[in-house]
Amino acid sequence: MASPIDSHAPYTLLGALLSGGGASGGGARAFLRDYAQRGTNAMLWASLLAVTWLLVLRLAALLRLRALGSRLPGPPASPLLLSDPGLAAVCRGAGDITGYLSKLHGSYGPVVRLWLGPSQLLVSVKDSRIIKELLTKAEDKLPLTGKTYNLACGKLGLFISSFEKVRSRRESLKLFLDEKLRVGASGSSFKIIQVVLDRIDSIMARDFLDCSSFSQHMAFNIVGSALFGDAFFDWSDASAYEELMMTVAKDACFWASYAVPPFWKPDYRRYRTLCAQLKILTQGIVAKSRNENGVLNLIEQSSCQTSERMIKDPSRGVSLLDGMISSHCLNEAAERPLSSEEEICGNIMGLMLHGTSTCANLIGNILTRLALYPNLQCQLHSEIVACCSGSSELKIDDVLRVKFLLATVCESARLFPAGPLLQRCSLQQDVNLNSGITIPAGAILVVPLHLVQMDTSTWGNDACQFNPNHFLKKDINLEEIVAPAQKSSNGSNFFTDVFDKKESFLPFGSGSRACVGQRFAVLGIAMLIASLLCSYEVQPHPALSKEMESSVDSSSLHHLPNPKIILKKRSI
Ligand code: HEM
Repeated sequence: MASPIDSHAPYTLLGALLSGGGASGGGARAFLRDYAQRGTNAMLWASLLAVTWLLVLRLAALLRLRALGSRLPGPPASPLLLSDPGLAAVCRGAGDITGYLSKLHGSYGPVVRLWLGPSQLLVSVKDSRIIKELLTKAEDKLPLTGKTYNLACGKLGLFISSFEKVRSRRESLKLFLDEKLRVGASGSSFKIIQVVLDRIDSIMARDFLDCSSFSQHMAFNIVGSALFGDAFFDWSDASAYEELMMTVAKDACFWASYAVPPFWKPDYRRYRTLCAQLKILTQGIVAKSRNENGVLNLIEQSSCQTSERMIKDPSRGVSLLDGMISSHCLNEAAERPLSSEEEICGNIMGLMLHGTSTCANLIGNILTRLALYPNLQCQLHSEIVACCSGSSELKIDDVLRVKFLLATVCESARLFPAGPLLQRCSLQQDVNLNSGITIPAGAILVVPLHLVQMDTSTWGNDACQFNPNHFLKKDINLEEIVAPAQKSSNGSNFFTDVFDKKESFLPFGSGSRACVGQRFAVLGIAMLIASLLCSYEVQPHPALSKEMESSVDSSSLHHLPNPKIILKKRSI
């Protein structure tokens, strides 16, 4: 007869333990085996159900994407629902995506959808009013963008995909850059030029400069000196850092595009080593900047009050670290802990990468124009001298008075944005536009900048021509572009606006993820060009000037061979 224990034994662990050893020892072992088997089965079933559930969700999302996407105007998808055959051909031939999108917008209107694959939808928007709404409502960046920065810089609180995760860091940085411009730029611009020229002298041929390397040096120094303060100027690793950073930037997107990091590839492992070296160098300049700006103790105390005083009294050696930490304290001390060292370092690397490459592009465009058009240079020089006469060094207010210079910077940015497409997405929510259009969550949203910024209906028949007067006509508020938070010292409004073209001027993006460095970049670069023109004349290398004149038009400048320029000292 079965004992009371035996009757409980099956399938309960307690029963098995109570049954003990002896005659029932074999039974207990069998029970444990059985128990383990059942447990494993249960786990396998649970995993299977979870995977099935995830697949069902994924399939539902896919069907939803296809259903909503198909309602948008665009060319028919290929029969196998694979990528758009036209776009695939353009990409294979490394063709002109802007040209292809232009044709599609001509046929389908201001909003066009394209299938990049069964689960990848691209939506291109050309109408400036829809763009403004879209860039405000679609708050996230593409996951690939975030992945690219993560790969190159490690952990970051800027440039990553989710808006929620970058929001507070954006605010901190904005506060810091505004403060930096108010106090720092005037003093440092001459110094930047001197440092750059000294460095260039030592590494390049004496008689001419390579325009893009020169622009890169300038950009690197503007951004570096803003982030690290004076400690940056005598940093012995600066040249190595610049070179390494540009190498890392060049391949970041390629390696980030792998779904699984290709550890088995030696080139990838080499790339990771370069990223690690860049990080070590960044830590070096961060430490140097802290020591020399005398903020180490203040940071270690993490005192919000002290940091707040510092940002209000920036003469006390402000660097990005102070700014980030102090404004971070101001904004969200109650909510979150301070940024980790790793994140501060990642943010700084991200800013150096982004700021240097974008500013270099813009400076290079301006210098090319100066070299090509002596009249432009003459007019700029005389306006700068007239507005700044009497003062030994330039101030932000002086530069704000040189309208033609600001217009030249903006016009260069309009014609040659840093990239052809502005990219966004909304990861979780559909984007419902006022016009009734719904763009499904997860779609890749792009704005083809050339089409918007060279649209003749907005910019006039000479939209493709370089003409700073585009920004001096009374239909664009230049002041809002360069100094939204700042009126001139006499309180006047330089650029009266009747109809604002700002919505069609997007080199710095717009809306929730707009460039935080817009004002800093425009004013910083204007200061730099003004300082340069005060002391030097920019001339094209004689051997190249003919070739360049014949090949330059606005739409082809990006394909120009890198022009060689000469800086000739002005006789005062
Ligand atoms: C000519 C120079 C520059 C250009 C053309 C430029 C362009 C851009 C563009 C197109 C975006 C994306 C905007 C969007 O999605 O709507 C962006 C974002 C950003 N830029 Fe710039 N930028 C420049 C310089 C700078 C500088 C000097 C800094 C700071 C030192 C900076 C900091 C940022 C930040 C923090 C973001 C946003 C990151 C985020 O939301 O995650 N930029 N920039």
